Amino acid sequence: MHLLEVQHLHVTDRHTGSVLLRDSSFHVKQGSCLAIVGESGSGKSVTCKSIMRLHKAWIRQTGEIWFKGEELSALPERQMRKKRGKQLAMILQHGMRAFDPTCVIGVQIGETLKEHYGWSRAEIEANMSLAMMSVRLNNPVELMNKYPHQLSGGMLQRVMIALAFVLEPDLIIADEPTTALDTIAQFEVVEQLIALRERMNGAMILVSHDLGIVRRLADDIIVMKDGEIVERGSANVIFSAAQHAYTQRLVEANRALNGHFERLKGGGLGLVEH
Ligand SMILES: Nc1ncnc2c1ncn2[C@@H]1O[C@H](COP(=O)(O)OP(=O)(O)OP(=O)(O)O)[C@@H](O)[C@H]1O
Repeated sequence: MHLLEVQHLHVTDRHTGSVLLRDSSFHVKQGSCLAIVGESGSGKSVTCKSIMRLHKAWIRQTGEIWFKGEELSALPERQMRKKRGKQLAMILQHGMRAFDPTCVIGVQIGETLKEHYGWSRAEIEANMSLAMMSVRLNNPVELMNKYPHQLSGGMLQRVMIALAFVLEPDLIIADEPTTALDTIAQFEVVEQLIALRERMNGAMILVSHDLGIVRRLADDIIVMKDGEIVERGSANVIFSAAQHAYTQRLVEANRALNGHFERLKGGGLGLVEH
């Protein structure tokens, strides 16, 4: 039995009748990382939201989502809420949107940890401080007293990763966790995601446009186009011998982009200084 088994997931917009996801089936093995790649609008985020059951009221999803032997679609919302955070955690593209702007970080984290562990304030502070230090957020107590807008995007991502360290979910869904960050922050967040996986031995679904990051983290890959999975396989096979023309183009475009950056770094493009 796999940790997560998605069967015939089909998602439609009730307002327009349009199909956002067409008969999607895939699984995530215990302890592994599945990357979902594909062009903008191909259905990657819709897939993640379906697993978390976080769609807006007008979005309809059908199919089965088995998680640790339990069918999530059949669970009452109250039980599903208990699973979010503790067993299924999401790290979003924009850290800012994950936090309530009117509330300091520490209070929000405290509420989550209290709900799942029933910890006292001192226990929350001690555990969270350790986790924040391990993702190189120094002065954790000071940071927990700040509002989300007082931290950078990279710092907020690392707060979410630190929270995942503490909650130790069985599955982390990281939806474009580095897209909104500058290069240095991207590098740091990827390093911390790798550390998180090693430490918790849990599984991860990674959505990313950046095939460099996918190559570093993923064991398996699914490739999406227009709401459908068009290719799937181990990361090694996808990167070395993609079958679908779309995947070949994606890998090739990424290779070309990397080559371009390498030449820029080496001055090979003959940039002229003025
Ligand atoms: N709440 C919603 N209501 C209606 N349509 C939606 C909603 N969310 C997403 N869609 C549509 O579903 C399709 C898939 O969107 P999705 O956000 O999953 O794409 P994506 O692959 O994650 O793209 P990106 O890489 O740009 O994040 C798009 O056509 C999008 O417009």
